[in-house]
Amino acid sequence: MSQQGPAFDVNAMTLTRWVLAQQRTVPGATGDLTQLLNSIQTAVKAIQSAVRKAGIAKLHGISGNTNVQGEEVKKLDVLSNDLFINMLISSFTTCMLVSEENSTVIEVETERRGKYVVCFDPLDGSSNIDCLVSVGSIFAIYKKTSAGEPTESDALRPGRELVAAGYALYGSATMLVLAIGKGNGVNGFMYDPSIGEFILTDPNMRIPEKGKIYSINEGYAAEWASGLKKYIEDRKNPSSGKAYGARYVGSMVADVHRTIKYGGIFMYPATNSAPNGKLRLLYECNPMSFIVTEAGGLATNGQISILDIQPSSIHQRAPCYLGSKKDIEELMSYLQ
Ligand SMILES: O=P(O)(O)OC[C@H]1O[C@](O)(COP(=O)(O)O)[C@@H](O)[C@@H]1O
Ligand SMILES: [Mg+2]
Ligand SMILES: [Mg+2]
Repeated sequence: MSQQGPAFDVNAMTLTRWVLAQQRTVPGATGDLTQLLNSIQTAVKAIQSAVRKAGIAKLHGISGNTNVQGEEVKKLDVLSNDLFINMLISSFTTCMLVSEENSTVIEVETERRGKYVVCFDPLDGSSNIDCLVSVGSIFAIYKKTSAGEPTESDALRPGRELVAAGYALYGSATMLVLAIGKGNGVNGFMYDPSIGEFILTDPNMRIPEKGKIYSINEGYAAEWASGLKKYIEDRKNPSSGKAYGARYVGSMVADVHRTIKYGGIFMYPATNSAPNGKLRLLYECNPMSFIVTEAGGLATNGQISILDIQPSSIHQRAPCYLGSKKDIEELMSYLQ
């Protein structure tokens, strides 16, 4: 019997290899984006490892608390944020960061500056951690185009200007989904813990043109606009055909990933008491809308494409409806 353990296909398309191959197709590319994506990959690997151990850490009373040695143990969202910031700064490719966890922008010191601006949600769906439901990380990458010192306005850009966007889903497996540039599609890489590498498992991901699932927190239905109420009512009681299924994880990354894989529609709408909904434009709505659009779907705030919104503040919120092209078009006919 072989003593070598599980075989590794030497030609497997790892994420590192794939990103490098993409870089080689761009004449004059410096390798900075490759470096930046590698640093995010490292952060994601470290976060997935921490997420997988969180339950056991809790058993021993060491999550977000003090461990058996009496040392402070960071909560997962704090740890994830620290990992993202540290990896991004030490990649020497970024000049400004926007994190859900930091009230102001993070300016990278001059010596370690590069040309990219990264907006991120280091741990999305964090309220789901304690019950072991999927969580994720989301990131959006812009190239600084203005001259001079980086300022907040370098991050206040419409999603259309994104250079790349991606998310990591810490689900029953860990998956990293990436869209680089416009018209280049979306690719998914699954983490193989036995070799510590992401492998291309979902090349050229395409969202079905129409789905059979709607995803929304129906607990707030009383606060919805009448058009949205009617839209959901009609999905449950269609004049012809089968009713839609309802699915809502409550972690945006998981809900959007399912929507891309199976088709359908994900919504975090405006409500009477929250006219801009809940989700954040810069590091939740924009990157997810960029990816869904690159996969052939659509994303809207109910009026215009999410990707056309001109942001005015780094933590601003936007109503968010995204998914299969035909489902979004149908929804729009109810919202007009
Ligand atoms: O509980 P609600 O109101 O349905 O909100 C769920 C939404 O909130 C979020 O958890 C917000 O993300 P954070 O955990 O990063 O704050 C989304 O992932 C999810 O779509
Ligand atoms: Mg979030
Ligand atoms: Mg978060």
